[in-house]
Amino acid sequence: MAQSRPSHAVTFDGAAVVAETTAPDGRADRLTILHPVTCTLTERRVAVVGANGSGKSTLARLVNGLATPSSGRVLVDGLDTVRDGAAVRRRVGFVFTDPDAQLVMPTPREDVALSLRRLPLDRAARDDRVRAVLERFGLADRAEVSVHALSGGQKQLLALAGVLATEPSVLVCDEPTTLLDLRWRRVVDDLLDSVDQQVLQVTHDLDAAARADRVLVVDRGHVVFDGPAPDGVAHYRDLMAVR
Ligand SMILES: Nc1ncnc2c1ncn2[C@@H]1O[C@H](COP(=O)(O)OP(=O)(O)OP(=O)(O)O)[C@@H](O)[C@H]1O
Repeated sequence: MAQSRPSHAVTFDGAAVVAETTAPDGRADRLTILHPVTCTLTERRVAVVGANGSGKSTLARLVNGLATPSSGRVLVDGLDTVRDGAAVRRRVGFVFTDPDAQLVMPTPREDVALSLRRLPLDRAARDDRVRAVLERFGLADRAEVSVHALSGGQKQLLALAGVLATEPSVLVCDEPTTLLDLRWRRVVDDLLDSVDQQVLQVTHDLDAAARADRVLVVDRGHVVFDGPAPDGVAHYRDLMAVR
C-alpha cells in the first residue's frame, strides 16, 4: 500500500504587511504592501502569481518569518511565525530568487554541508547526504569549485539543493527557475512536483502555475483570486490583458 504523505497547513489569519516609508516631502509615511490575507493552504502544490511589485514575495516571506505581519498572524502547522520563529524556520525552507543572497560558503560541497549543520548527522552521514544532493542536482563534478565560478543556473540549483537537503516540511520558492535553461527548468519543475514537501512557489512561469493544486493571484497587494489552477491562470491572464 502506498505510504500517505504527511500533510501541512499554512494559515494566513488576516495577515497584512505595512511598511514605514518616507513621502516625497520627507515626512514619514506608511505603505500597505499586503492587505489582510485570510486563507489556509493545505494543498501540496500552491502557486502564487501576479505582476511585478504586486506583493507575491512579501506573502511568501511571511511563511518563514522573513517578513512579519503588521497585523494578523501566519501559522505553519499551528506554529506562529513570530512567536515560534525558530521552530517555523526549522520547518520551512526558503529559496530566494537571487542565489547570491543564499550561498555563503566557498564551494558547493561546503555550502550544502553548512545547510546540514543543525541536523543530528555524524560526519560520514553528512558527507553522504551532501554527495547525494549534489549528484541529484547535476553538481557532483562542481563540488569543489569556487561558488563564484558557477553559472547563474548552477547557483540557483545549488541554493535549492542546500535547502532541500535539510528536508524541510514546507518549501517556499521565490521564482526558483528564472535563471535556468529549459532542461534544468524541467528538472526542477519535476522535482518540485515530486518532493514530499508542501511547496509554495512564487512564479511567473504559467506552465508551472498550471500544474499547481491551488493558485493565488496577487494584484496591488490584494489576493484577488484563490482557487484551482486553470481558473487562477485565466484570471491572471485577464488581469495582464494578454489573452
Ligand atoms: N520594506 C519595504 N518598504 C517599502 N516598500 C516595500 C518594502 N518591501 C516591499 N516593498 C514594495 O512592496 C511592493 C511589493 O513587493 P514584493 O517584493 O512583494 O513584490 P513581488 O510581487 O514579489 O514583485 P516581483 O515579481 O517584481 O518580484 C513593491 O512595490 C515593493 O517595492
